[in-house]
Amino acid sequence: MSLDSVLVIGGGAWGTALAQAAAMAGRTVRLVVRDASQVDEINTSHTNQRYLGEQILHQAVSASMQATPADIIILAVPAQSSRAALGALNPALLAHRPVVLSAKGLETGTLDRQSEILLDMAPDAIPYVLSGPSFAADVAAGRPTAVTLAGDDADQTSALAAALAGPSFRPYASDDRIGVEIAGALKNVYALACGAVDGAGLGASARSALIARAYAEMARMVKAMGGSATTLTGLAGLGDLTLTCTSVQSRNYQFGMALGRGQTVAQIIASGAKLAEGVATTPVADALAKSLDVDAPLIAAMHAVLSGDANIATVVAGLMARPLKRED
Ligand SMILES: NC(=O)C1=CN([C@@H]2O[C@H](COP(=O)(O)OP(=O)(O)OC[C@H]3O[C@@H](n4cnc5c(N)ncnc54)[C@H](OP(=O)(O)O)[C@@H]3O)[C@@H](O)[C@H]2O)C=CC1
Ligand SMILES: O=C(CO)COP(=O)(O)O
Repeated sequence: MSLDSVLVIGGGAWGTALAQAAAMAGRTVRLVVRDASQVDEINTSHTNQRYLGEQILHQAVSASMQATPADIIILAVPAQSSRAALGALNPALLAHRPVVLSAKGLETGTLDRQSEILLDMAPDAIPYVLSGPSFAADVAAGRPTAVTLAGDDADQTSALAAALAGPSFRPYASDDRIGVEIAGALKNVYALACGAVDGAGLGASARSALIARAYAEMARMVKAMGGSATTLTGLAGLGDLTLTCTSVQSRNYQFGMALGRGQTVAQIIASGAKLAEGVATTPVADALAKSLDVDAPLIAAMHAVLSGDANIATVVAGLMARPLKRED
């Protein structure tokens, strides 16, 4: 199967960065955006100022408002918009095509992972999940980045990874779609929590304890959902967890910091906060944990803070007062 052309759905920070990475890998890329002036800007100035500032985009990236046939489809809209974005596409574009899912989140209401949404909307599509420590600005600027690309067929996944790999973008192939998706979604919940710990001034020791216990919790969730805990030792797990839990560049971490400083969710959103996927994913993750009978006190605590049922001090006191146990 030819893997020359790429269609990226979603001209935000991540869609544009992935378009840039694919172009640097030698692919011809069409970026589908919703705004005519954004089409003009990308095609004439080769920038996407709103999402990537002054970053110059590769000549092989062009934009349009219409989706056109391509060998590889990359979906790069927020997790809660994936179903609508897929629904707006001609199903023939997706049938028997590799569709790379790059959103990191679980769907409100259905509790679906991104690949479950895809298979619901386009049962003939071939799902792949891309995740890992990768800020859009870094990828677009050509700074070295490594990610995980998970798919069901090992040979086809390796071929797709090779088609997307460039001098500064290195996808590692995996066969654990579930583990990669859960890791990508949950790290945003923990990034909110780490931001909150830092915003509340609880100290670097608390934040590191949180990251370590988050890793253990994430492993329980991945295993309960049928993924492999080993996946978490890699880029999509440890790599992205540490990146987003320790970097002010992360929008989820920033949102958490504002919570830790005492702002409410409504106040943070009203102040113009950027997309923080963990806010929508946290209640979904809590519901999933409860339905699977997984012990997930950190997700539950974050849910309580986001819903306004508890403040940071109360949930931290509750976590510290849990019965002592052996480390697992
Ligand atoms: N930014 C990053 O560093 C990374 C982001 N991700 C993930 O990528 C996903 C997208 O994030 P990101 O690009 O940063 O978000 P942004 O907020 O930067 O951009 C979102 C984009 O999605 C578009 N969009 C929203 N709804 C729809 C829809 N229904 N149909 C078509 N397009 C739509 C928006 O269009 P419009 O501009 O017209 O509103 C916008 O272009 C998230 O799940 C995030 O976790 C993953 C790794 C890195
Ligand atoms: O997923 C990301 C980096 O890997 C981006 O994180 P934020 O969405 O928190 O900015």
